Amino acid sequence: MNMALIYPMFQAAQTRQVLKKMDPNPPFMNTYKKLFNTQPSCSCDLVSEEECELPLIDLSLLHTENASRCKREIAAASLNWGFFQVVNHGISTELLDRARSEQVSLFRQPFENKCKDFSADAYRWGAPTATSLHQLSWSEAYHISLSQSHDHPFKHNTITRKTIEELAASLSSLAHLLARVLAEGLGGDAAYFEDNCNRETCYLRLNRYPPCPVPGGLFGLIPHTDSDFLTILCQDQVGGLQLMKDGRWITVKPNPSALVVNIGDLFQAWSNGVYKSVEHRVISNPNQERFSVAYFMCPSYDSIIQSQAETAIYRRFSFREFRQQVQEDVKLIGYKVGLSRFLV
Ligand SMILES: O=C(O)CCC(=O)C(=O)O
Ligand SMILES: [Fe+2]
Repeated sequence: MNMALIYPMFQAAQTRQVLKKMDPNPPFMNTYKKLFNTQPSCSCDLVSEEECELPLIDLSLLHTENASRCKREIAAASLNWGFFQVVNHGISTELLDRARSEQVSLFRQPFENKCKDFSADAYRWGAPTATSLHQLSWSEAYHISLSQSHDHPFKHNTITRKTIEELAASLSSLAHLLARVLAEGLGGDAAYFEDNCNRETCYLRLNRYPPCPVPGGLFGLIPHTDSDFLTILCQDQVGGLQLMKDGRWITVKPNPSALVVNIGDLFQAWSNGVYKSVEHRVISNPNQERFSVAYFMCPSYDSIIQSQAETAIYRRFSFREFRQQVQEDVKLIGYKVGLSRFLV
């Protein structure tokens, strides 16, 4: 006998259960119940006074007589802001749109399906070690190693390896182009990046920031610097990315035709502090979900990061050492200390 025909209440409960099963959102509220009960709202200061447009670099100028000016602008933005945006970057809109729509379907699946890929190397959400609301990131992500030896992380999913590979290949060319320009700007050895970073050593991260119902909001991603040479970010229209400039948080105005580039810790060390790895964060949105894709240009674990300057600020270290130190700090003290651990 169909109980739902007789008992409307039973039907409502069944419907609720089915809806819950189809819910794409991670169970933030339930999992962090204790934190929400003890802290009525986040003490994190989410306010940013200003919205800014990042320095905008037109990369098509690299093929004109204005190439040197364009290169100088890239170096200047990396020194003054640690962030800039690029247009005419050579990555087709068709590819970016396709990747976005596959990313959206991937994340729109029921949470239960995404959990099948749950591991530090694939699907992740929230913050496993959060003991306070300001350590919680209201987001979920697929972290994808581009090494061929890794299993495809989407065993249970719809996004195609083809799209991931195409996107990674295009972003890799762009990252190498930018790294060359930045190395030349310092009079450094541009071949270093060809020798140490290849597509096997880099990562892609697909991010989704679900709408956040917590009054006053939370971090979508807690403040951090990136542990790589440089990051290329493709964000949607929703906005929420903020960066630290002159001691204040500034909101980055989304630009649909631009990709955002930021300097990571390794470039700061390699450039002896000339290019800045700037703290950034994402602020949750109460009503809209947000998507972004980040490409992290990393070297192989054995690569040595060392500045060519006469008086180096940082001691030489391998990427393996850097990562291990970051992981150890996060585990033992709850946050990343980063480059200051490697000062001479
Ligand atoms: O989603 C964003 O805007 C920023 C992502 C980010 O900072 C990261 O993945 O490291
Ligand atoms: Fe980041």
